[in-house]
Amino acid sequence: MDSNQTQWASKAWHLLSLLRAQSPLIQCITNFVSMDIVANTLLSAGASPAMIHAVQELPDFTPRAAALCVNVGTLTPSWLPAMKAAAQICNTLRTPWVLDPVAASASSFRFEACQELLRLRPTVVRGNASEIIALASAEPHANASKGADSVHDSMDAVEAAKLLAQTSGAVVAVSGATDIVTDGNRVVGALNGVAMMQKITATGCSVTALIAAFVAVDKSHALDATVSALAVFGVAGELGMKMAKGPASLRMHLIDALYGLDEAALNSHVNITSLC
Ligand SMILES: Nc1ncnc2c1ncn2[C@@H]1O[C@H](COP(=O)(O)OP(=O)(O)OP(=O)(O)O)[C@@H](O)[C@H]1O
Ligand SMILES: Cc1ncsc1CCO
Ligand SMILES: [Mg+2]
Repeated sequence: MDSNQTQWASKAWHLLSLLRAQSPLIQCITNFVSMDIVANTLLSAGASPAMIHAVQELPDFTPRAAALCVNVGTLTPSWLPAMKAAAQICNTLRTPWVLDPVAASASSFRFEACQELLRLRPTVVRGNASEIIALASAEPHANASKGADSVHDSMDAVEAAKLLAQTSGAVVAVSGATDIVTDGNRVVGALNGVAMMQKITATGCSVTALIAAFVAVDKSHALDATVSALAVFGVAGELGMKMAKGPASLRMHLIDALYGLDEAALNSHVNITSLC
Protein backbone atom coordinates (compact mmCIF):
# COMPACT_ATOMS: atom_id res chain seq x y z
CA MET A 1 0.00 0.00 0.00
CA ASP A 2 1.47 3.39 -0.92
CA SER A 3 1.84 6.12 1.68
CA ASN A 4 -0.96 8.17 0.11
CA GLN A 5 -3.41 5.31 0.63
CA THR A 6 -2.20 4.91 4.20
CA GLN A 7 -2.81 8.61 4.81
CA TRP A 8 -6.31 8.48 3.34
CA ALA A 9 -7.19 5.37 5.36
CA SER A 10 -5.96 7.01 8.54
CA LYS A 11 -7.88 10.22 7.73
CA ALA A 12 -11.07 8.23 7.12
CA TRP A 13 -10.58 6.36 10.40
CA HIS A 14 -9.86 9.59 12.29
CA LEU A 15 -13.05 11.23 10.98
CA LEU A 16 -15.19 8.15 11.62
CA SER A 17 -13.82 8.01 15.17
CA LEU A 18 -14.60 11.72 15.69
CA LEU A 19 -18.10 11.11 14.36
CA ARG A 20 -18.64 8.24 16.78
CA ALA A 21 -17.28 10.32 19.67
CA GLN A 22 -19.24 13.50 18.90
CA SER A 23 -22.44 11.99 17.50
CA PRO A 24 -23.34 15.20 15.62
CA LEU A 25 -27.00 16.09 15.15
CA ILE A 26 -27.76 15.99 11.41
CA GLN A 27 -30.97 17.64 10.22
CA CYS A 28 -32.29 15.97 7.09
CA ILE A 29 -34.89 17.48 4.79
CA THR A 30 -35.02 14.44 2.58
CA ASN A 31 -37.36 12.51 0.31
CA PHE A 32 -40.00 10.06 1.50
CA VAL A 33 -38.28 7.07 -0.16
CA SER A 34 -34.99 7.68 1.64
CA MET A 35 -36.00 8.68 5.16
CA ASP A 36 -35.59 5.25 6.74
CA ILE A 37 -32.27 4.23 5.14
CA VAL A 38 -30.79 7.71 5.59
CA ALA A 39 -31.63 7.74 9.31
CA ASN A 40 -30.31 4.19 9.76
CA THR A 41 -27.10 4.99 7.87
CA LEU A 42 -26.45 8.00 10.08
CA LEU A 43 -27.20 6.05 13.25
CA SER A 44 -24.98 3.13 12.29
CA ALA A 45 -22.12 5.53 11.54
CA GLY A 46 -22.53 7.17 14.96
CA ALA A 47 -24.41 10.37 14.07
CA SER A 48 -27.81 11.49 15.33
CA PRO A 49 -30.37 12.04 12.54
CA ALA A 50 -33.55 14.15 12.70
CA MET A 51 -35.98 14.36 9.79
CA ILE A 52 -37.46 17.79 10.50
CA HIS A 53 -38.84 19.89 7.69
CA ALA A 54 -41.75 22.09 8.86
CA VAL A 55 -40.81 25.69 8.19
CA GLN A 56 -42.30 26.68 11.57
CA GLU A 57 -39.76 24.50 13.40
CA LEU A 58 -36.62 25.69 11.66
CA PRO A 59 -35.78 28.80 13.76
CA ASP A 60 -35.78 26.65 16.91
CA PHE A 61 -34.29 23.48 15.53
CA THR A 62 -31.83 24.20 12.70
CA PRO A 63 -29.42 26.21 14.91
CA ARG A 64 -28.96 23.07 17.02
CA ALA A 65 -27.87 20.93 14.08
CA ALA A 66 -24.18 20.30 13.39
CA ALA A 67 -24.99 19.95 9.67
CA LEU A 68 -27.98 19.94 7.33
CA CYS A 69 -28.74 17.59 4.44
CA VAL A 70 -31.20 18.84 1.79
CA ASN A 71 -32.48 16.27 -0.74
CA VAL A 72 -35.00 17.15 -3.47
CA GLY A 73 -36.01 13.57 -4.31
CA THR A 74 -39.76 13.97 -3.73
CA LEU A 75 -39.86 17.75 -4.07
CA THR A 76 -43.16 19.62 -4.00
CA PRO A 77 -43.67 23.42 -3.98
CA SER A 78 -44.57 23.31 -0.30
CA TRP A 79 -41.20 21.81 0.70
CA LEU A 80 -38.92 24.25 -1.12
CA PRO A 81 -39.36 27.21 1.28
CA ALA A 82 -38.27 25.03 4.22
CA MET A 83 -35.21 23.83 2.32
CA LYS A 84 -34.21 27.39 1.51
CA ALA A 85 -34.91 28.73 4.99
CA ALA A 86 -32.91 25.95 6.65
CA ALA A 87 -29.99 26.55 4.25
CA GLN A 88 -30.09 30.27 5.06
CA ILE A 89 -30.00 29.61 8.80
CA CYS A 90 -27.00 27.34 8.26
CA ASN A 91 -25.22 30.00 6.23
CA THR A 92 -25.81 32.61 8.94
CA LEU A 93 -24.42 30.28 11.61
CA ARG A 94 -21.64 28.86 9.39
CA THR A 95 -23.12 25.41 9.75
CA PRO A 96 -22.22 23.16 6.81
CA TRP A 97 -25.03 22.00 4.58
CA VAL A 98 -25.09 19.46 1.77
CA LEU A 99 -27.35 19.25 -1.30
CA ASP A 100 -28.51 16.08 -3.07
CA PRO A 101 -30.02 17.16 -6.42
CA VAL A 102 -32.00 13.96 -7.09
CA ALA A 103 -33.25 13.75 -10.70
CA ALA A 104 -32.19 17.37 -11.29
CA SER A 105 -33.20 17.30 -14.96
CA ALA A 106 -36.57 15.58 -14.46
CA SER A 107 -38.53 18.84 -14.87
CA SER A 108 -38.06 22.59 -15.16
CA PHE A 109 -39.52 23.00 -11.67
CA ARG A 110 -36.95 20.68 -10.13
CA PHE A 111 -34.06 22.08 -12.17
CA GLU A 112 -34.93 25.66 -11.14
CA ALA A 113 -35.31 24.59 -7.50
CA CYS A 114 -31.85 23.01 -7.60
CA GLN A 115 -30.39 26.18 -9.11
CA GLU A 116 -32.01 28.29 -6.37
CA LEU A 117 -30.55 25.99 -3.73
CA LEU A 118 -27.13 26.14 -5.40
CA ARG A 119 -27.24 29.93 -5.14
CA LEU A 120 -27.51 29.46 -1.36
CA ARG A 121 -23.98 28.05 -1.47
CA PRO A 122 -24.09 24.48 -0.18
CA THR A 123 -20.84 23.25 1.35
CA VAL A 124 -21.05 20.04 -0.71
CA VAL A 125 -23.22 18.87 -3.63
CA ARG A 126 -23.38 15.08 -4.14
CA GLY A 127 -25.20 13.59 -7.09
CA ASN A 128 -24.90 10.83 -9.62
CA ALA A 129 -23.24 11.58 -12.97
CA SER A 130 -26.44 12.54 -14.83
CA GLU A 131 -27.47 14.91 -12.05
CA ILE A 132 -24.11 16.69 -11.94
CA ILE A 133 -23.93 16.94 -15.75
CA ALA A 134 -27.46 18.43 -15.78
CA LEU A 135 -26.69 20.97 -13.04
CA ALA A 136 -23.51 22.12 -14.74
CA SER A 137 -25.39 22.86 -17.95
CA ALA A 138 -27.68 25.81 -18.59
CA GLU A 139 -30.70 23.87 -19.84
CA PRO A 140 -32.88 21.64 -17.68
CA HIS A 141 -33.46 18.91 -20.27
CA ALA A 142 -30.22 19.14 -22.21
CA ASN A 143 -28.81 16.04 -20.53
CA ALA A 144 -31.48 13.50 -19.69
CA SER A 145 -31.34 11.12 -16.76
CA LYS A 146 -33.59 8.17 -16.09
CA GLY A 147 -35.43 9.79 -13.18
CA ALA A 148 -33.38 9.21 -10.04
CA ASP A 149 -30.94 6.83 -11.77
CA SER A 150 -27.89 7.85 -13.74
CA VAL A 151 -27.45 7.12 -17.43
CA HIS A 152 -23.83 8.29 -17.38
CA ASP A 153 -20.61 6.93 -15.88
CA SER A 154 -19.13 9.02 -13.10
CA MET A 155 -15.94 9.53 -15.14
CA ASP A 156 -18.08 11.24 -17.83
CA ALA A 157 -18.91 13.93 -15.27
CA VAL A 158 -15.41 15.03 -14.21
CA GLU A 159 -15.41 18.25 -16.23
CA ALA A 160 -19.03 19.03 -15.28
CA ALA A 161 -18.17 18.49 -11.61
CA LYS A 162 -15.17 20.83 -11.82
CA LEU A 163 -17.27 23.49 -13.56
CA LEU A 164 -20.08 23.16 -11.03
CA ALA A 165 -17.59 23.43 -8.17
CA GLN A 166 -16.09 26.56 -9.69
CA THR A 167 -19.43 28.27 -10.35
CA SER A 168 -21.15 27.27 -7.09
CA GLY A 169 -18.22 27.39 -4.66
CA ALA A 170 -19.22 23.95 -3.35
CA VAL A 171 -17.21 20.77 -3.16
CA VAL A 172 -18.87 18.54 -5.78
CA ALA A 173 -19.06 14.75 -5.49
CA VAL A 174 -20.18 12.39 -8.25
CA SER A 175 -21.03 8.85 -7.13
CA GLY A 176 -20.48 5.80 -9.31
CA ALA A 177 -17.94 3.04 -9.90
CA THR A 178 -15.35 5.71 -9.13
CA ASP A 179 -16.65 8.36 -6.76
CA ILE A 180 -15.23 11.69 -7.87
CA VAL A 181 -14.76 14.64 -5.55
CA THR A 182 -13.55 18.08 -6.61
CA ASP A 183 -13.31 21.62 -5.33
CA GLY A 184 -12.86 22.85 -8.90
CA ASN A 185 -9.11 22.42 -8.67
CA ARG A 186 -8.17 19.14 -6.99
CA VAL A 187 -9.92 15.99 -8.23
CA VAL A 188 -9.87 12.88 -6.04
CA GLY A 189 -11.33 9.45 -6.86
CA ALA A 190 -12.65 6.92 -4.32
CA LEU A 191 -12.87 3.46 -5.83
CA ASN A 192 -14.64 1.68 -2.99
CA GLY A 193 -18.13 0.24 -3.24
CA VAL A 194 -19.90 -2.52 -5.18
CA ALA A 195 -22.22 -2.19 -8.18
CA MET A 196 -25.07 -3.87 -6.24
CA MET A 197 -25.37 -0.67 -4.15
CA GLN A 198 -27.16 0.87 -7.14
CA LYS A 199 -29.89 -1.76 -6.74
CA ILE A 200 -30.85 -0.47 -3.29
CA THR A 201 -32.95 2.68 -3.47
CA ALA A 202 -31.52 5.73 -1.73
CA THR A 203 -27.96 4.52 -1.13
CA GLY A 204 -26.95 7.75 -2.88
CA CYS A 205 -29.19 9.76 -0.53
CA SER A 206 -27.60 7.88 2.37
CA VAL A 207 -24.04 8.66 1.37
CA THR A 208 -25.01 12.34 0.92
CA ALA A 209 -26.26 12.38 4.52
CA LEU A 210 -23.08 10.61 5.64
CA ILE A 211 -21.06 13.32 3.89
CA ALA A 212 -23.01 15.90 5.95
CA ALA A 213 -22.02 14.03 9.12
CA PHE A 214 -18.34 13.87 8.11
CA VAL A 215 -18.30 17.56 7.19
CA ALA A 216 -19.94 18.33 10.54
CA VAL A 217 -16.87 16.95 12.36
CA ASP A 218 -14.32 18.56 10.01
CA LYS A 219 -15.88 21.80 8.78
CA SER A 220 -12.69 23.31 7.45
CA HIS A 221 -11.75 20.36 5.19
CA ALA A 222 -14.92 19.67 3.22
CA LEU A 223 -13.16 17.92 0.34
CA ASP A 224 -11.26 15.48 2.57
CA ALA A 225 -14.37 14.83 4.68
CA THR A 226 -16.42 14.13 1.54
CA VAL A 227 -13.85 11.71 0.10
CA SER A 228 -13.63 9.95 3.47
CA ALA A 229 -17.41 9.56 3.79
CA LEU A 230 -17.68 8.09 0.28
CA ALA A 231 -14.82 5.66 0.94
CA VAL A 232 -16.24 4.59 4.32
CA PHE A 233 -19.68 3.95 2.81
CA GLY A 234 -18.07 2.06 -0.09
CA VAL A 235 -16.00 -0.12 2.25
CA ALA A 236 -19.17 -0.91 4.23
CA GLY A 237 -20.74 -1.95 0.92
CA GLU A 238 -17.78 -4.20 0.08
CA LEU A 239 -17.83 -5.87 3.50
CA GLY A 240 -21.62 -6.17 3.45
CA MET A 241 -21.52 -7.75 -0.01
CA LYS A 242 -19.48 -10.67 1.37
CA MET A 243 -22.56 -11.76 3.31
CA ALA A 244 -25.34 -10.55 1.00
CA LYS A 245 -27.45 -12.65 -1.36
CA GLY A 246 -28.95 -9.66 -3.22
CA PRO A 247 -30.01 -6.03 -2.73
CA ALA A 248 -32.31 -6.61 0.26
CA SER A 249 -29.71 -8.46 2.32
CA LEU A 250 -26.97 -6.05 1.16
CA ARG A 251 -29.03 -3.20 2.62
CA MET A 252 -28.99 -4.94 6.00
CA HIS A 253 -25.35 -6.09 5.87
CA LEU A 254 -24.10 -2.70 4.65
CA ILE A 255 -25.66 -1.01 7.68
CA ASP A 256 -24.21 -3.68 9.99
CA ALA A 257 -20.78 -3.32 8.37
CA LEU A 258 -20.85 0.47 8.75
CA TYR A 259 -21.69 0.07 12.43
CA GLY A 260 -18.84 -2.42 12.97
CA LEU A 261 -16.18 -0.78 10.78
CA ASP A 262 -12.75 -0.74 12.44
CA GLU A 263 -9.34 0.69 11.70
CA ALA A 264 -7.94 -2.56 10.28
CA ALA A 265 -10.80 -2.88 7.78
CA LEU A 266 -10.30 0.70 6.60
CA ASN A 267 -6.52 0.23 6.34
CA SER A 268 -6.93 -2.81 4.13
CA HIS A 269 -9.87 -1.61 1.99
CA VAL A 270 -9.74 2.17 1.48
CA ASN A 271 -8.91 2.81 -2.19
CA ILE A 272 -8.51 6.51 -2.94
CA THR A 273 -6.48 8.07 -5.71
CA SER A 274 -5.66 11.55 -6.90
CA LEU A 275 -7.10 12.13 -10.40
CA CYS A 276 -5.35 15.50 -10.90
N1 LIG B 1 -20.66 0.71 -10.34
C1 LIG B 1 -20.47 0.93 -9.05
N2 LIG B 1 -19.48 0.28 -8.38
C2 LIG B 1 -19.28 0.50 -7.07
N3 LIG B 1 -20.02 1.33 -6.30
C3 LIG B 1 -21.01 2.02 -6.90
C4 LIG B 1 -21.29 1.86 -8.29
N4 LIG B 1 -22.33 2.66 -8.60
C5 LIG B 1 -22.68 3.29 -7.47
N5 LIG B 1 -21.89 2.92 -6.44
C6 LIG B 1 -22.00 3.38 -5.05
O1 LIG B 1 -23.36 3.31 -4.70
C7 LIG B 1 -23.73 4.42 -3.87
C8 LIG B 1 -24.93 5.14 -4.48
O2 LIG B 1 -24.50 5.77 -5.65
P1 LIG B 1 -25.47 6.05 -6.89
O3 LIG B 1 -24.60 6.66 -7.93
O4 LIG B 1 -26.22 4.82 -7.23
O5 LIG B 1 -26.40 7.15 -6.25
P2 LIG B 1 -27.80 7.72 -6.72
O6 LIG B 1 -28.01 7.42 -8.16
O7 LIG B 1 -27.89 9.12 -6.29
O8 LIG B 1 -28.78 6.83 -5.82
P3 LIG B 1 -30.20 7.18 -5.13
O9 LIG B 1 -30.75 8.34 -5.88
O10 LIG B 1 -30.99 5.92 -5.28
O11 LIG B 1 -29.95 7.51 -3.73
C9 LIG B 1 -22.48 5.28 -3.74
O12 LIG B 1 -21.86 5.01 -2.51
C10 LIG B 1 -21.60 4.83 -4.90
O13 LIG B 1 -20.24 4.93 -4.60
C1 LIG C 1 -36.75 6.42 -6.42
C2 LIG C 1 -36.84 7.81 -5.97
N1 LIG C 1 -37.73 8.68 -6.52
C3 LIG C 1 -37.68 9.90 -5.98
S1 LIG C 1 -36.55 10.02 -4.74
C4 LIG C 1 -36.10 8.40 -4.92
C5 LIG C 1 -35.08 7.76 -4.06
C6 LIG C 1 -33.75 7.69 -4.68
O1 LIG C 1 -33.21 8.92 -4.98
MG1 LIG D 1 -29.62 10.16 -5.98
